[in-house]
Amino acid sequence: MSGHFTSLLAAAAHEESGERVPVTVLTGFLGSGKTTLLNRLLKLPDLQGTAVIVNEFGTVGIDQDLIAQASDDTILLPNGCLCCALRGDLVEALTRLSEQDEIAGAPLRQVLIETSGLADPGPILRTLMGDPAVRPRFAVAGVACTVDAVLGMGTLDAHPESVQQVAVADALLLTKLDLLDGPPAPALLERLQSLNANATLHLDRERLPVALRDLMQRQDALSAAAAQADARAETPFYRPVNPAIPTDQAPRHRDGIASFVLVRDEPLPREAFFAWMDLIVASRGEDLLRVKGLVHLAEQPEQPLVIHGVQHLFHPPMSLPAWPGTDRRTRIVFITRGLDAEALGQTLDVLVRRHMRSRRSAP
Ligand SMILES: Nc1nc2c(ncn2[C@@H]2O[C@H](COP(=O)(O)OP(=O)(O)OP(=O)(O)O)[C@@H](O)[C@H]2O)c(=O)[nH]1
Repeated sequence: MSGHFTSLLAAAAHEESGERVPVTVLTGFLGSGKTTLLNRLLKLPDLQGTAVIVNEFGTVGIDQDLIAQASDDTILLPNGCLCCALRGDLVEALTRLSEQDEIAGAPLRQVLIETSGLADPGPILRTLMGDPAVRPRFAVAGVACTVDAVLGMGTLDAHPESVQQVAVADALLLTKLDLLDGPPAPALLERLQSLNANATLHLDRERLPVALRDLMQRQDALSAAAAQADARAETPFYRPVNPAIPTDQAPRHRDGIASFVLVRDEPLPREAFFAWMDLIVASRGEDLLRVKGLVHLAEQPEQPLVIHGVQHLFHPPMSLPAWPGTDRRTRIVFITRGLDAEALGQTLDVLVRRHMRSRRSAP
């Protein structure tokens, strides 16, 4: 066996198996209300042990001054956006945090990264999942994205970064609803749904900070990914995540981004599954905006494998000690650009059948 996915598994065996600190990424286009939300979040109770890393685009760090409760535990990364110029600094900041291991006297419990409004969060997620200094200590808890209820549609039209931000989010937090006379425009809600039907949409302004805190405090990022797959997949085979839309019309936006869940009833042979993952990561890694799910491997029927990846990079696959519920099917959520869901599933089936045949014909 070879390939990125397979080698990750080998690496995982050597990495610390200790608890990893959940990291939540707060993204959203310029001016969409990230800092405002962060300020409101920091007023909530039950955030001891939270480190906040703020990044902004520009030469002078202003956001830190705007964050009312900024302290030594807030690490500002000025001079450019986290996803490109400052990628090294993110690693440095996280390494420092992990060495420090406590925040104002409380053990380090969680990290929130507020990205620059211009950042594509993909590279940040890849750093979190792929950097050897970061990966053993931190795990992605989730991605929250603020969307301006007034300007959101125009922003999505004009700025591909904003499309990426929405596409990879677990939670979409609609801001500035108070500036509207009525409810948010159905066209905006449909666009968000078509870009990312997986994400939870939060429309209650009062509850946005709590929604963000809930995302940050999901106990285990990986089982949260699994739970999401769990909630979305109800039918055998695969289906688009929006059940109202027939399978052959999986939500596919003009941006080419689609999300769907691949479901398999039968346990998958490890070798065939890994070969399939290696194949799609190698051939279409660029287009895998996010992949997360639970896999029922034939060789370990009681311990589901959790997979969680962004483009070419995956968290080292981890096995849960037991199934989180009664549903033991393989369920994988894909958020992709231009990937054919059916072809993806068929490729897996071909590899499984080939594996079965070779097992039968083995002496
Ligand atoms: N009325 C209203 N104004 C808001 C809301 N959220 C943010 N704002 C305002 O929108 C402007 C931008 O908000 P910020 O929180 O700075 O946005 P940001 O996403 O952090 O912006 P960048 O750091 O530039 O990416 C500020 O003037 C806020 O006061 C909201 O829910 N309602």
